[in-house]
Amino acid sequence: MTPAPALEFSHVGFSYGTAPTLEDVSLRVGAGEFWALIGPNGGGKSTLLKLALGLLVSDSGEIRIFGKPPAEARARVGYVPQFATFPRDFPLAVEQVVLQGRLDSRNWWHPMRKGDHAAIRTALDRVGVADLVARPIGSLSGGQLQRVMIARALVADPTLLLLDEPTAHVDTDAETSFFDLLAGLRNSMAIVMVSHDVGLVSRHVDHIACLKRTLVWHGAAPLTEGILAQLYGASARLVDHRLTETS
Ligand SMILES: Nc1ncnc2c1ncn2[C@@H]1O[C@H](COP(=O)(O)OP(=O)(O)OP(=O)(O)O)[C@@H](O)[C@H]1O
Repeated sequence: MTPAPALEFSHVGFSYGTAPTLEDVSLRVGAGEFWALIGPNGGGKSTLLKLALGLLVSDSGEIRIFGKPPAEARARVGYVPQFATFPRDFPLAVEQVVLQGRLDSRNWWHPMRKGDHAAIRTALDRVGVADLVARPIGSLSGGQLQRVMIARALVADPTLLLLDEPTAHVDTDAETSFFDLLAGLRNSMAIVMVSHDVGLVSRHVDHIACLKRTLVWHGAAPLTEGILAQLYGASARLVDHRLTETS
């Protein structure tokens, strides 16, 4: 029997109010595939991830994660949110932040249980920052924090990893090692990553989906400038590895 896709949207529609945010979105992400989800601000990328996580419920169409509705598949999905930041004096250590990925119904301040320490250590090891385990979360650099947030998503052993703009606040070197990290993970899970850096993701992912309320295009990377113009308007072009607007 063919295995169920990691993520499948079939003719999905969603609206926060009266105007549609997503319309007739159909997408199929196979197990072990690495996808980037790109599109203009407000195009619906974060909304699509929230639907996949079961945090929002679609108005029409069907969403399946490994063949199940999102609410039933939650344990198989790891999520790295957009813009994770902590004040310098935030009173949690890295270990406690990663623990949140295992809590589900347990609250933030629940004491560690058997197996938690080992699982946290393994997740931090996978992303190369095991030495940070006892550090206050607010003392980390942007790149270190990004890895810790991925460890938090990995600690429950997901088979689908969703990331919302994970490279927004890191420098070019950190971006490169970040993609090396994801390349190492993709043997064991499907990855869908929201990004605004079209050139960068084009070089690293194997599929791209372009979202602007509906799916304007999806297919194998890299993207052509014609598709970019359709997505962002005629003024969009690729320069170096960044998408820029020309005036
Ligand atoms: N909770 C909400 N209530 C009402 N409208 C919302 C809500 N969240 C998002 N929207 C609207 O839905 C649309 C899609 O937003 P979404 O955050 O999914 O876009 P995005 O593609 O992730 O944008 P960006 O690239 O700017 O992060 C936008 O018009 C946004 O203002």
